[in-house]
Amino acid sequence: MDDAKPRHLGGSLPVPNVQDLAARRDELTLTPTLLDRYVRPQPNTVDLRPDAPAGEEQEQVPIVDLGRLLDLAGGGEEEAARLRSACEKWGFFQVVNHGIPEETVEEMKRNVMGFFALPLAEKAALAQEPGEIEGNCLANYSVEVQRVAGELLRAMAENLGVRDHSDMTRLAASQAVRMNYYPPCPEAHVDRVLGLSPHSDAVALTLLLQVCPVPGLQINRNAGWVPVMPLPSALVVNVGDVVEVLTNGKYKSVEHRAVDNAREHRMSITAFHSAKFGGTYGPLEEVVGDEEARYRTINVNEYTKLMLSGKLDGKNIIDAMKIN
Ligand SMILES: O=C(O)CCC(=O)C(=O)O
Ligand SMILES: [Fe+2]
Repeated sequence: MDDAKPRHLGGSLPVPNVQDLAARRDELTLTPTLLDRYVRPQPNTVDLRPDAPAGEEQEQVPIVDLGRLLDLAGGGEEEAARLRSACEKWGFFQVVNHGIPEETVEEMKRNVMGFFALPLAEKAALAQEPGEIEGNCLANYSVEVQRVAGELLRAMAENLGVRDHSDMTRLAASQAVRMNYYPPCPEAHVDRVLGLSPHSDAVALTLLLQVCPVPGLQINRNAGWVPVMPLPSALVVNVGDVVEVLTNGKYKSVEHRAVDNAREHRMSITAFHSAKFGGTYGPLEEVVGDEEARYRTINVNEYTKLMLSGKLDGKNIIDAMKIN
């Protein structure tokens, strides 16, 4: 199998550095052309759960305890049911007791905060050397997160009745890590600015660390937006488009977005997991069973091209994968 990364797959478009723009806003003339890219015509929906009966509390994203999930003798089954329900009904959950040493998480947070505090030129110089945030810190963190992704995919395989667990665990074979920085957004604009537009993740499984206690991540649910409250060392996990395809839509890849805060900046670290090049993505026979396959089967290289050629726009990739 040819699992080398093919060339000419595509990449990201260069855009102005938003952190720099925000820092220099007093000296810049914020012309409509400059703002147009960021300010939307409609205010961000603040109605978080339009269908909630009066007085009912906001629903919270489910929490899965990984230690318990892996403990077959003590509570594993109950936790597996929680995981199944989170994947089927939410597409999102927070994973706690994941076994990543606290010091690894805290060091990663410190380094990311330190990185974004650097002057623009120094950041640009560092960013050209992937994996080089303060020695082994990123390497330690990414290995641990990849392990957690693999363990969750194995538990999902078990839940789905997929006998060969590697049909699912191979979806954590490759990993890309991205650091997100959201500067504070002036009060006058904050209702019309999004840190990240609504999108679903085109990869298989995303594990995200909210670096700051400032909320910002919201998920689309029942036609409203539910905030994902930062828990100090939890990882936010979401089912990506690829898992939706493999499970023939049983597990949904849910749209989410990031809103800005008027006073505080916010940072997050996203680890995206996918299969290696060379294989295919398509609904798993054991999951499809007697139903019809609702998604196409495509090789990973073609899929990656599709992913990199689209912009962040709702669920455009998954729509392209659907069989009508
Ligand atoms: O920063 C966040 O909370 C969301 C990040 C995200 O959705 C992404 O990087 O795909
Ligand atoms: Fe995302």
